[in-house]
Amino acid sequence: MCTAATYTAGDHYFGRNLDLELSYGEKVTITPRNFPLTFRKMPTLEHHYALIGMATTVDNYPLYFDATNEKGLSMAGLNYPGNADYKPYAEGKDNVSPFEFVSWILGQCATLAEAKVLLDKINLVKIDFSEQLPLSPLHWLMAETASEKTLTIECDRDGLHVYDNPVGVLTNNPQFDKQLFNLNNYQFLSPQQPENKFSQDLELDNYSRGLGTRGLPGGMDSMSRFVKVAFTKLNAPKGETENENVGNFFHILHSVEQQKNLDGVENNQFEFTIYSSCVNADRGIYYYTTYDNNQINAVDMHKVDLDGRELIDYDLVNEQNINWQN
Ligand SMILES: C[C@H](CCC(=O)NCCS(=O)(=O)O)[C@H]1CC[C@H]2[C@@H]3CC[C@@H]4C[C@H](O)CC[C@]4(C)[C@H]3C[C@H](O)[C@]12C
Repeated sequence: MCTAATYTAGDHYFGRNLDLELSYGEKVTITPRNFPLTFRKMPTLEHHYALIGMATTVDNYPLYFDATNEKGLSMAGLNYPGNADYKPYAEGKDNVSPFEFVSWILGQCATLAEAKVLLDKINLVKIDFSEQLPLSPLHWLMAETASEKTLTIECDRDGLHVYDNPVGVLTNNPQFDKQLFNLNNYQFLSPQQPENKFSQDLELDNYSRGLGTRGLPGGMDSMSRFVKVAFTKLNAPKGETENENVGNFFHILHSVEQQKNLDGVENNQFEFTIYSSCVNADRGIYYYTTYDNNQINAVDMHKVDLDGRELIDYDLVNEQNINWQN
């Protein structure tokens, strides 16, 4: 499972938790403007916007889990098993495989409006990267820096759905419209102490702080995480400085962090939050924490030559770095 979110406080921030039981050897990866981005059924993009994000690189091809381009358009792919349904090749459409999707859009679009033009023509074609790396069932969150708007993109059995996402969060199943509908059930949540609407015939006491949040879901499951991260994000403070806002953003994502041993999957394994990312999409800085390293690490795309032709990647810093004070 995974969680992605956006947050605006002066600048625009975008990020995700990657929750899984294994690592794909992912690295923070910069694709400069002149690295040829190839596609199975579409022409190569010889020149394109530069990208920064988390990717596994196989045969010199960056497979992005989440990324942001130099114009601040961002995308994250999240698991969507049982619903994602990719299509056969379709004549007259832009046939893009899901593993190429992030690079295809972010390589060419600066805004959601531009992305929508490409999405109108797209066919998410079922072509595996390789036998070892078949397609995974994903859906996507997309955000821009021109506004606080976000989109959710899901390719179901009945076709492609592009939803306006008024919450700016995404988790996993079920379909996005159902996740959004489910928020109707949580109107009672409040950052303030409750008033007694139970009965006027009864005196009730606010015996603890935080009673307005009683009933906020805390499960690892994707519907619980959707509600929790939406509530946390929509009530998040907005700070004055970059450090404050990056901190605020990680607090939002870490509210739905999966601790080890709580979410069992097959073969006696457990899913956990491998990394959490936070991109300042206006400035092209990719911040991240990992399960084993709570310190915030950062890679700035503008500190490398974005006109280059070769991928540039950074190993994740996974060691806990404790700041000893004596
Ligand atoms: C698994 C992850 C989602 C986290 C999650 O939700 N885990 C729940 C597992 S469970 O459902 O609970 O069991 C997703 C998120 C992004 C994905 C990569 C995207 C690029 C590339 C696309 C290719 O087509 C296949 C290989 C590829 C490297 C992908 C591998 C994997 O699919 C990634 C890491």
